Amino acid sequence: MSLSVEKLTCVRSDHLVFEDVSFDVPAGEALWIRGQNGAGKSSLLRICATLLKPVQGDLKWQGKSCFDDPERYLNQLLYVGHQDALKSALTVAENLNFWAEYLGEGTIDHALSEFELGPLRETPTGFLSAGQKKRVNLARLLIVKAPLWILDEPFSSLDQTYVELMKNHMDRHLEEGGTILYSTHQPLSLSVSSTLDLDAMVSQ
Ligand SMILES: Nc1ncnc2c1ncn2[C@@H]1O[C@H](COP(=O)(O)OP(=O)(O)OP(=O)(O)O)[C@@H](O)[C@H]1O
Repeated sequence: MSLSVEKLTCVRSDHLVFEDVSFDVPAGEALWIRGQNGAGKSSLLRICATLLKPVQGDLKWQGKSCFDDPERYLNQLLYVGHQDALKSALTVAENLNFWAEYLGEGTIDHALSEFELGPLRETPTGFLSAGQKKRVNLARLLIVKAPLWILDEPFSSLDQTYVELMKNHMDRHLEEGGTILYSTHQPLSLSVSSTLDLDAMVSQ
């Protein structure tokens, strides 16, 4: 369950964001993508989720190009970005049930309980605070059970208790053989994590 990135180059609106970025993330390991504002962390994560095309380079899952068979690859990942994947008029339970039926397995009860969302289960997500919305978005990870987690600032809006809780879920995912790519401005240590510093690859 390994992800390999080979010589990726990203251009946005004629601006070279980074070039020749390569890395491997084996099963059971995480890669922390760090860098200053505008370094290209979100762009790199969006490329890895096939939401953005690189101008050059390849992305391989289990040794095969993700661009050759995108459907196979997309079944293996869940991307949690800055924007909510929630319908604001639907309740927390209705939103999570959608994900359970669309891509998940089993019920939503475990995810609700792990992210302490039980008391909010019948609340429309439009009424939630930023941190509560974030917890609903992250709870999808426990419902979909994809081996590859792509997380753009998973700790933003969370208070320290939930930062710890999320970190524990990430560590557990790695122990179970999962793979994680994540960005954060908050220094923290996962059990098995290496670092890619995009500042070294930014075009000034
Ligand atoms: N939709 C877009 N169209 C054009 N340029 C964009 C777009 N989104 C981002 N960019 C540019 O691409 C560069 C990298 O942006 P990106 O969001 O990937 O950085 P980042 O490292 O995630 O930043 P931050 O830490 O602020 O979240 C920036 O110069 C930004 O202005």
